[in-house]
Amino acid sequence: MLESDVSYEVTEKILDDLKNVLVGKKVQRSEDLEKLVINSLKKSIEEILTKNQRIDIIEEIRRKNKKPYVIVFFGVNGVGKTTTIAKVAYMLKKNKLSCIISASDTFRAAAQEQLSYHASKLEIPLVKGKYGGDPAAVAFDAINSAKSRNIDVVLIDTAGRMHIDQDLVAELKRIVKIAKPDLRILVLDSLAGNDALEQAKYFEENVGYDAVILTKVDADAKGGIILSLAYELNKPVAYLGIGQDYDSLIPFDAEWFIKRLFSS
Ligand SMILES: Nc1nc2c(ncn2[C@@H]2O[C@H](COP(=O)(O)OP(=O)(O)OP(=O)(O)O)[C@@H](O)[C@H]2O)c(=O)[nH]1
Repeated sequence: MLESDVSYEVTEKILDDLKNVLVGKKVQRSEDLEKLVINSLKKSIEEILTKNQRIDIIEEIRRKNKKPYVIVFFGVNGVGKTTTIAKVAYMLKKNKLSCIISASDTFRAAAQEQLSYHASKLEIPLVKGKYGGDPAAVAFDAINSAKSRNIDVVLIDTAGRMHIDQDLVAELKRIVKIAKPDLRILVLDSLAGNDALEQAKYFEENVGYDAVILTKVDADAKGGIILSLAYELNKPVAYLGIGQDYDSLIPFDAEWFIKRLFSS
């Protein structure tokens, strides 16, 4: 488990559960013991994963019925925020919800170009900011534009923050204060291992978020971070990024995850 990036705390909890199941049990054959152990492990993991409510973005938008519904995405550099926003925009479009993207990453010039590329490919409007400009002002403009054009959802991209960068974190807080998002999504890279858990703790203490999207799960990571997020931070993983295409964003599914965790 530790090799699959499951944190020490979670591993300990799962082993405690296992001890409780095994103590005092008489088992006839070794296969029975193996089955007992695996079933106990699976049950503990399932309990951890189902503790938090699932978040389905489409359902949330329809349930809240507020126009525009505002979603802000943040995370450290290179975790896949921009790509994830394009995937979410695609998912919204497929579900007949219109959206506009706010390119509030005014820190990295290429980020605006990257979003322009996706926005034109997906035929979605984009509000750009000047390089070095005020990212909160860009978000504000995008929200106003959505209001005047009757657009359902605003997706706000933000500059990648090294979580130790206080200036960028203060700027992110300002974006959140001004945009008043309905949903705050932290994007984490599954390849970052336990570093991702540190990022998750830092963003929770400094900004706060409602759900996580975990990217690059198609690379070899087992995604043990999902358990740590659920157990230590009470945060649901809403979606997994499993590739670079627009349709490679899948809702998180506990059963799928357990199968993957036990697949080697
Ligand atoms: N294999 C794989 N690659 C991904 C996934 N999501 C994103 N990527 C890749 O990860 C790299 C970084 O993605 P970006 O979307 O640019 O990341 P970002 O967080 O916006 O980066 P910054 O703006 O620099 O903070 C790109 O090469 C993406 O194609 C995924 O789910 N699977």
